[in-house]
Amino acid sequence: MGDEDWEAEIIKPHVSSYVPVFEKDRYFSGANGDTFNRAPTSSSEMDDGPPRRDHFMRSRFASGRSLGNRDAGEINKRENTSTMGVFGVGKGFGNRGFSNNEFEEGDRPGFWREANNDCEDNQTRSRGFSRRGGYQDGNDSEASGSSRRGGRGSFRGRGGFGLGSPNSECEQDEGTQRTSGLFGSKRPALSGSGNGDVYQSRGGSGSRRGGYKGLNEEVITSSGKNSWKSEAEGGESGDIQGPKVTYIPPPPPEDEDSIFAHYQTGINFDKYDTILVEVSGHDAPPAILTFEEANLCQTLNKNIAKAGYTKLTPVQKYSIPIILAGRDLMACAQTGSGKTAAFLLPILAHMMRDGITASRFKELQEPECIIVAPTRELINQIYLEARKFSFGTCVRAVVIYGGTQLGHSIRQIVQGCNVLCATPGRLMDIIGKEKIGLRQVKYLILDEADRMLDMGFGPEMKKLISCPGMPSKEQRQTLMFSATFPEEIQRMAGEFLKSNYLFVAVGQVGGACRDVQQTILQVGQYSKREKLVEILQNIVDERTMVFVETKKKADFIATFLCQEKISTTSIHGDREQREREQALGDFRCGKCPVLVATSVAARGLDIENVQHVINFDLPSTIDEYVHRIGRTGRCGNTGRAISFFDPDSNSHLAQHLVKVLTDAQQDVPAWLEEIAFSTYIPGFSGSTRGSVFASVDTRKNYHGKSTLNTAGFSSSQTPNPVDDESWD
Ligand SMILES: Nc1ncnc2c1ncn2[C@@H]1O[C@H](COP(=O)(O)OP(=O)(O)OP(=O)(O)O)[C@@H](O)[C@H]1O
Repeated sequence: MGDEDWEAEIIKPHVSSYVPVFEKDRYFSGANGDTFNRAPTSSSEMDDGPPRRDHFMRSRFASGRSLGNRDAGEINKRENTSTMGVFGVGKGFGNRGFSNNEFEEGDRPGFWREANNDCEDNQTRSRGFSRRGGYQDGNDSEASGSSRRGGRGSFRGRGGFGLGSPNSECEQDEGTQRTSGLFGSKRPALSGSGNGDVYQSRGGSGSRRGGYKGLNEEVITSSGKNSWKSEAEGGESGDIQGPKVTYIPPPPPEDEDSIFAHYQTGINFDKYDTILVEVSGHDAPPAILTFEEANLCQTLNKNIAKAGYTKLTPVQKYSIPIILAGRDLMACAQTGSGKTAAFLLPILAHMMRDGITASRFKELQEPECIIVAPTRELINQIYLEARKFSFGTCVRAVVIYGGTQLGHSIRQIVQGCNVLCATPGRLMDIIGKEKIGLRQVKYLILDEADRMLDMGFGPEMKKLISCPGMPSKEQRQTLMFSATFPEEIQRMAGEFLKSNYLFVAVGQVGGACRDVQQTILQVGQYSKREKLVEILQNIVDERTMVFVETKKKADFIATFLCQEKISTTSIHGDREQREREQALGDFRCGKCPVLVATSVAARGLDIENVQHVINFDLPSTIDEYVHRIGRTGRCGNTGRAISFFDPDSNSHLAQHLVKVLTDAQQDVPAWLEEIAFSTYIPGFSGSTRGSVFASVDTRKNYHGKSTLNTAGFSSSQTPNPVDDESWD
């Protein structure tokens, strides 16, 4: 297939693909290169037919020759009448694996020029027809308990779903279509697919999906354009068009052991003390050295101890007293260094001290705290942390995010809501439905704040702060956290923060975590897969995240690795929420030690024991690189990141990489330096988007003193008052 074909492919109705859990011994035991082919369904099938059951059905796994495009299409037609998905199994695709021309590897170079416009932030599909109906085992969480491993990684996402019980997500009371859950698990069905199967993933062009907005949470309109429509404006809520999303995420485990499960800090945890910290702004309160100094209430202290925290990380030492003092804060600290607790603990302390108002079953809930984050999995993780630290208190945390049934979100909220953790789209929907009032909001937290304020989510955030009832910035406390803070984003943040906000920089702003050993390999486009397999075969079962640039490629590479007998799953924005959570669960519990991901998984996810990150494709910005490699080497543990650098497409990153590597005291390959030199841009400051590596607060006059955070004394107090006028 040539380039033109790829273009055509991109604007075709979306054909989603699904990468299941592949367990090598179960699915690859045979010879002959048999394939498992899930045939596509046409968009008309979706539009015209009754709700589609997009299940893997054991009974459909006819053994035999695999389906070519034509065969698949024919079966599809037949299936249209019965509204079932089709799964042919048999020989035929061998290593080529993908039919329907979409993933056809071919010998032609065209393949690897997969258009970037299928990446997370460039949606072209109609949300209406792209939403995959049915196919939900939804509330199978109870079954999941047994499949979860002990320890933190096992439950911090919603891992280990049970398979296939019909579930309540199809509740009729919400007026939702009953679209799924009737045919049991799709996954076990795979084991019946015969030997040596290669799974071919086709979601069908009519696949319906949950709303998804912005870079990682995009909403797709029927006009095929990106849209910032809220879900209420025709999205998931189904007010205007499209079927409703019916997925109800399983509740997280309630037992104390699960709530407080955690992984161990690593050998480099104490080295955090040697990182330079800079605080800028006026009258910063002194840092604290111990949890005791924070003077938190007894229950919080108990929860901190149960969570296994004995020592503060630098960002916590500085941020906690600042937040306790009621100051606005922008904090930048390396990935995996405890930013979540840095904001949760003092806010919960405030709420405990001041008392809370939410009462159960009030129609309109008025949370005191709103936390927003860019991805569903991340906000869920933050929620679990909030639930952990507020355990045994009267503070109730609630999480709501896209891709799940709106009615479910509302039900969670009306039961009482003090801390609302939300993705922006769902938050705006719920506000639009008047289930959430903003009058009581005292704390607004933007995690991954640079992402929340960039072109993707920025408009939504602006809408949020100008919503009726939302206290002005003078009346609320606003906190922003991230590992990266480009200068232009810092400037924009001024709109959200009081002018006297404090800025905490732990280490180099935008710098990579030093506990991650970074290796950059020069690998051409066409050698990447071979190299990937070589690496993965060497590291055997160590948990590895493989980042690729597009959703299609995520499925392609995941399927390819499965063919190579490497148990792999995938996460990206074209997968249904249930699939995403299952993928994450399978990865967390080690069932699938390899997770192929787009940038949807680049930020914030805290997964135990991720030893490797492989950038199969480098991201387009250095910030994204820093976040991606930060999925390993967390909390003092060490990790490795290997990145494939293709000089043909990545040269623009060479300078940035040299800087990141140097700052993190990593070896810089000579060839990379040469490329960086040959592409040298005068005035380079480290960013594709302007100057990323703001070593200080961008407010020019707020240069602070750097301090080693071990001393625990307050760092820079700006000696001279400055004019803040540019911030008002
Ligand atoms: N003081 C502490 N002692 C022990 N463990 C901690 C401490 N603070 C945080 N952790 C743990 O460290 C891990 C990383 O924390 P967290 O996810 O908050 O990092 P982060 O800085 O937000 O990372 P990212 O930039 O990737 O979002 C978590 O498992 C968390 O529970």
